[in-house]
Amino acid sequence: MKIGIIGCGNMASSIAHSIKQSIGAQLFCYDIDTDKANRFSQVYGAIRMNNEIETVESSSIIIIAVKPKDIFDVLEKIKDGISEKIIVSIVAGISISKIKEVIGDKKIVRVMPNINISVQKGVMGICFSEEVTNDEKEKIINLFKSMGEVIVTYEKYMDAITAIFGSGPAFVAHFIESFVDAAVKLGFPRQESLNLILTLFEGTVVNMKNNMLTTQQIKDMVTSPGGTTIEGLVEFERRAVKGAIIDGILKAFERSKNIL
Ligand SMILES: NC(=O)C1=CN([C@@H]2O[C@H](COP(=O)(O)OP(=O)(O)OC[C@H]3O[C@@H](n4cnc5c(N)ncnc54)[C@H](O)[C@@H]3O)[C@@H](O)[C@H]2O)C=CC1
Ligand SMILES: O=C(O)[C@@H]1CCC=N1
Repeated sequence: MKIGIIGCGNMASSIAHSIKQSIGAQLFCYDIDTDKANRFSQVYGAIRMNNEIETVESSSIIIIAVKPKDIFDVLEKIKDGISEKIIVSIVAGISISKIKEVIGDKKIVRVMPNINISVQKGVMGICFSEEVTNDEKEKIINLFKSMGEVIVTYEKYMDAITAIFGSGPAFVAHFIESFVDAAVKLGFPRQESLNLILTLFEGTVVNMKNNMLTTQQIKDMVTSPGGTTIEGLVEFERRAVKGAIIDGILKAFERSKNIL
């Protein structure tokens, strides 16, 4: 499989790392920033191309991994070389119909991954334009399945997937950070606390998954009547922590709907 990547930033690196670990496809890459392209090429064994159109010509699947403000420049440059090739956009908030306005009725796939694909633990939404055949859909789904869990969905759900799963790792990191700050406030060193708190999060997740526990069951098992945990939970409720988290995710959702 020949995969071209346009834009060699954070997400492209996560994708390339995962592809290298799992399926070992031949990679071609281009970035407007030559230093970034060179580094990417060295780290992931990708062949560096001189421009966007060369990248398209060398590949059968082309992943566009630039920021939303840059995608239309890229599409303008590649539109005449696409033909029957598959364009995969991971760009947040840019719909298939917006992409078609520039390149026409081509085979287009929208994927909303998250950075956890670099450790094969991504959760990603995928939707297709009607030009993509069933065989091609299967090929793309299998490619991304090697990076984590795939939700094949309708495009109308992509903004929600962006807010929950695309942005999710940053939100989770923010919660982890609040635990670490609390540990530091209580006199523990930051690095050691971070490692232990990562085990706390991981342990809770593995416990819930292995024993099929709900969040309520975990809370019931931990919260002794008149004990310490209920003091913390009551304070979280008083400060509407859950409401603030939901509102934060809804803000990300609104932004995904109106990114440009
Ligand atoms: N970072 C994340 O966690 C996620 C990001 N996304 C989406 O992925 C896309 C990329 O995000 P990041 O990797 O975080 O951004 P980034 O800023 O790390 O990478 C973007 C790269 O595109 C390059 N670039 C800009 N214009 C270009 C052009 N005309 N031709 C070639 N390269 C060009 C930049 O030099 C840069 O290296 C964004 O559209 C974002 O919405 C989607 C899911 C998660
Ligand atoms: O913050 C962003 O816009 C991108 C999309 C999802 C994660 N990062």
